[in-house]
Amino acid sequence: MVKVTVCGAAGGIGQPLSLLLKQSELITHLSLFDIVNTPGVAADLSHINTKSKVTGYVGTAQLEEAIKDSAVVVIPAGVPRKPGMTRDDLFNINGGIVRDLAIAAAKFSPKAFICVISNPVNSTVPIVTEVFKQFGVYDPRKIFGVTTLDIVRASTFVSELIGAEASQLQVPVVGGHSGVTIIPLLSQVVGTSALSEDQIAKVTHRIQFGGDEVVQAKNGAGSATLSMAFAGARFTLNILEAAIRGTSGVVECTYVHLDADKEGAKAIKSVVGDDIEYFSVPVELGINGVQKIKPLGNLSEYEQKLLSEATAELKGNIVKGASFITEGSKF
Ligand SMILES: NC(=O)c1ccc[n+]([C@@H]2O[C@H](COP(=O)([O-])OP(=O)(O)OC[C@H]3O[C@@H](n4cnc5c(N)ncnc54)[C@H](O)[C@@H]3O)[C@@H](O)[C@H]2O)c1
Ligand SMILES: O=C(O)C[C@H](O)C(=O)O
Repeated sequence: MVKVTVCGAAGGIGQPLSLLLKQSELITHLSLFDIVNTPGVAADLSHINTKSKVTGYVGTAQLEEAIKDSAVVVIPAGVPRKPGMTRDDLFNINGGIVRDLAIAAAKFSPKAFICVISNPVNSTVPIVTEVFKQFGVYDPRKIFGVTTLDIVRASTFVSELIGAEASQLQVPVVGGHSGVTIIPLLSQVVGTSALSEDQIAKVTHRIQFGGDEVVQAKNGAGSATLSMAFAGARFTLNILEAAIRGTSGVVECTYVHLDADKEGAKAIKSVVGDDIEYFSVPVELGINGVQKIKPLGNLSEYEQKLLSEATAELKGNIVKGASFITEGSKF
């Protein structure tokens, strides 16, 4: 049985993400959890003639049944931004939501891969880590911040500039998932050497603040949902591809605790500093999640500057998330 649970499944991301996951032959049970509307979403999706059984659960009383024995728990639950807000402004409300879902996952699905979409990702991932530590079930190879949308955006925006096929263009994006903590490594992309410094700076800024573009265009009706569902499905299916089907060489940039591969992390820390605990890095996925953290590769002078601008904010976000648990509730 391969059960995938989506927490926040009735939401703007949750519904299209569940639709995309329903198309996968790798999933046998799609479990949809939310505090509202999941019976309807589940009934609707269950009529699609693909492999997985679909079940819907609504409200905290049904969370155990929803989440137990999952291979993957995907978390797009929580509140999205409105114009003028930062992702960090969502911390108080989303931090509590992610904490409670992490507690349920630690109790009822301690071996699951946890894919965190809820913002602020830089802080919500440390929240999940600290909850799993308190329950004695922590495995850093299995907890991921989903930063795939940054990579998807980078491929789209850069391909528009250099005339490449967007779906084929791999652009590594490392660091975190908010503004200046998002670091696209454009110097590693074939075809970008023809771009001027100004073009590089402008497209870098567009990738870093791509989320704001959508928030402003939606004008109070939320943030990216459809592109995030696409990115979240790609990431979830890549995890399953490596873990269930045993496909080797699946690489994604994702935000992880660097303890997930201490050996691989040495090369990362030599570039970003010893005191950074979490970073979005190129990860080779395997049957246990993170198999190998790959090096960042060569950084241009401009990318070094972006890195130094990112680290202070990222460290603050990490401490804020971790201490929400370590200095807050004990379970
Ligand atoms: N990682 C990324 O790249 C990325 C991209 C886009 C959005 N996001 C984040 O994803 C989150 C969700 O965005 P959205 O647009 O889908 O929001 P939304 O409001 O449309 O949907 C969120 C859903 O979560 C549900 N929910 C609230 N509390 C819950 C709980 N305790 N348990 C289960 N479900 C709960 C709500 O009922 C709702 O259905 C936001 O925090 C947003 O910032 C992250
Ligand atoms: O911008 C947001 O708040 C949502 C998401 O993190 C995004 O990058 O689109």
